[in-house]
Amino acid sequence: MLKIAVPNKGALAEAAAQMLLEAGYRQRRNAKDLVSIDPDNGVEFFYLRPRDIAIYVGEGTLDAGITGRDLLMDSQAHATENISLGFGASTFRFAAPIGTMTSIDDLQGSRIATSYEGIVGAYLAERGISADVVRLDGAVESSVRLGVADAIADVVETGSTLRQADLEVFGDPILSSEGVLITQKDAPEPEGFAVFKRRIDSVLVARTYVMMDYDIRAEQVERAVELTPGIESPTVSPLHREGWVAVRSMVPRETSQRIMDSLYGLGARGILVTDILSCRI
Ligand SMILES: Nc1ncnc2c1ncn2[C@@H]1O[C@H](COP(=O)(O)OP(=O)(O)OP(=O)(O)O)[C@@H](O)[C@H]1O
Ligand SMILES: O=P(O)(O)OC[C@H]1O[C@H](OP(=O)(O)OP(=O)(O)O)[C@H](O)[C@@H]1O
Ligand SMILES: [Mg+2]
Repeated sequence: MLKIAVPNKGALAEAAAQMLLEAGYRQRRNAKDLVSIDPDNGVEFFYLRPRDIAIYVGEGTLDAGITGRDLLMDSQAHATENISLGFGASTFRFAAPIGTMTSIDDLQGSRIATSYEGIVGAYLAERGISADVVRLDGAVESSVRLGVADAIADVVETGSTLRQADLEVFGDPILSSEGVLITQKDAPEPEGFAVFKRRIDSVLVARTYVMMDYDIRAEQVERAVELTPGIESPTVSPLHREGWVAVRSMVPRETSQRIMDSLYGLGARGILVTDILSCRI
């Protein structure tokens, strides 16, 4: 049975479970469950701390897992990113009290608090900056005010925690993170993983695209399908009304309203957009 690690709590847990549900997998009923088995699909899910997931996958005790790119990098585990999952986006940045630091050179000789020692250590070493890295478990933003650090390196999503602590970011972002599906590095693909990956890919496509249907005069169809080329090729069918055709095509959700405006301008009518529940491309 394919063994998959899923975040048990934290910022990635809910979105990961939702994605697995949409991919047709049974998920745990109780937030305290450690394991759940989906015998019909041949998958066993292990609910683990997201920080630990890369370790299990890197060791090969679990076949694949969902975690954050930052946590994967920090772990230095023998695991690799397979697909970006489009949720749990964040940046990882240095921050210091407002007006005190403007570039990473200001970190020379300072104390930097973080929960991500691996990332920060590697980043500083690459740039020849020597600083004391103070490892904290969380609420890192309070460390400067409380006197154990001069700067921090932490996950920033909205920036509201930094503002609360009178800190500001400086320097380039250390990295951009999001939820990722990981597998063991340099290892053969686990049995059954291809189907699992295809299902996750399908959820991403179903979320990114919508189905668009419209009617248009035959002489305008070439211009219309330039706006809606689809993934393979749009379906064009004859209509009972002479001189008109019906077109069906997948379009990116994000630009669908603009595409509808342009199609309407070309004379298309009966333009309908529907969600894609599931797919295999
Ligand atoms: N607002 C956020 N706060 C923390 N982590 C976030 C946020 N948005 C996305 N993430 C991502 O979630 C992962 C961290 O999850 P994790 O469960 O370890 O921390 P958490 O959500 O802070 O939970 P906890 O504080 O309970 O440990 C990282 O990959 C991080 O980039
Ligand atoms: O930019 P923001 O939207 O404010 O989000 C980022 C903050 O949220 C997380 O903390 P969390 O609430 O998980 O607490 P923790 O530090 O104890 O993990 C993270 O560690 C940052 O502190
Ligand atoms: Mg946290």
